[in-house]
Amino acid sequence: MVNVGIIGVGLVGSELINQLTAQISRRSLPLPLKIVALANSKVQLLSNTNYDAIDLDGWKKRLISHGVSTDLSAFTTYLAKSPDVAVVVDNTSNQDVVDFYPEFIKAGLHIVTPNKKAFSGDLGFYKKIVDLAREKKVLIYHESTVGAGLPVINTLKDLVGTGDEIVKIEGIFSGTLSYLFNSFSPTEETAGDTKTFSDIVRIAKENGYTEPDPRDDLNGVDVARKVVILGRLAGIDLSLDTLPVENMVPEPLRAVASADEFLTKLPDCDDHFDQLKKAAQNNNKVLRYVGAVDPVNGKSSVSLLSLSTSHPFASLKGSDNIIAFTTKRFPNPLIIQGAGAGAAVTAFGIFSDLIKIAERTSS
Ligand SMILES: NC(=O)C1=CN([C@@H]2O[C@H](COP(=O)(O)OP(=O)(O)OC[C@H]3O[C@@H](n4cnc5c(N)ncnc54)[C@H](OP(=O)(O)O)[C@@H]3O)[C@@H](O)[C@H]2O)C=CC1
Ligand SMILES: N[C@@H](CC=O)C(=O)O
Repeated sequence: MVNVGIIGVGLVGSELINQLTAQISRRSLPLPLKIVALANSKVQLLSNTNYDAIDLDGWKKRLISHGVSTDLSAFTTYLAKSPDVAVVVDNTSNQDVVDFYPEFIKAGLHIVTPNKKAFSGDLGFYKKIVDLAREKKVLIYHESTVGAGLPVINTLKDLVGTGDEIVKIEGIFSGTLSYLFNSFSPTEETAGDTKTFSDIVRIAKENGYTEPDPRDDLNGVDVARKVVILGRLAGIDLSLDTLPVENMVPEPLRAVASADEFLTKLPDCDDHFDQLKKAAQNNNKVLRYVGAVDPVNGKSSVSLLSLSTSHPFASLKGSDNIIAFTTKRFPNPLIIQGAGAGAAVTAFGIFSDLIKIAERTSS
């Protein structure tokens, strides 16, 4: 049995609970998992001292009516006393929760998360949690940090772990920006499609592709985090401070106070993006936002490129990501492609990490 504590029950966290509940009610889980703790930024709900599963019917109301103030120390202590294997799932994008990872690990709690911050932030912190996890024999799985549920991290770990040499990892790593440019700058003009850049950003947010604050997509930081995560797994000490990243947020909107204000003002910049699109079109090209991990030449980067319409990255659909691993064993790249954002596929990645932990800790 694996006892699960979930921190963050927003878009992705709620979908994870839905997927878990559905599999539990179908009795289709490969190994038993149960949710014994839930938290959002304000309140948390811990089950009893028998670690019975929280009744997930109407959990949102119960979290509010029976929850007590969120206290990550109490959350950790509760899970650490569990007689079974215990896992913390961090479904936030919050740095304070990340700062708590060393405490989770010291308490013997495994971690599953789609939150990119621990793996792309301060390099010393990243190395500290990796070393601590090894020492404490704690598993940290974060498949959904790159490509949502696509098997990107697992594939890279397998390539590196079996001694392959990474020559380059290149791709479209953002579901939001894939959707945005596939719609705004298509390979063939869609007759009658007159959506503006700002309209498409709004739809991407409504579809659940964007970060909680969509500026983190448009300024390139979300893709930069993914490039840093993959680079570190490939053995290079990338850092957000030194990676060249093309920020697409127009200068006048960089200082606005809130995400809402940013979205309200974005239509003012539609002409700017129209000009970029037309300049590409005049050369028979399309705009695509591309990330590259380049261990050989030391030229990792994140940039908006004009690509020929025959380029494999030009013909993606919807919110698809494409990740191409060029390695010594795969000189013709090993390619992973599919939906790279949205609650359903992200929760799938988290859920499958949970199942892997259940399998790897079952005796
Ligand atoms: N959307 C996607 O396609 C993908 C998302 N991700 C990642 O998934 C994560 C979650 O995204 P999403 O569900 O959209 O985010 P939401 O903003 O919808 O939800 C975040 C949740 O975290 C809670 N939270 C925030 N701070 C704290 C805190 N200090 N302590 C406890 N709980 C806290 C929030 O609580 P409250 O409601 O009280 O504020 C909320 O429940 C992010 O890291 C994102 O980058 C990764 C891959 C794909
Ligand atoms: N905002 C991100 C979500 C997944 O990481 C994206 O659009 O890819």
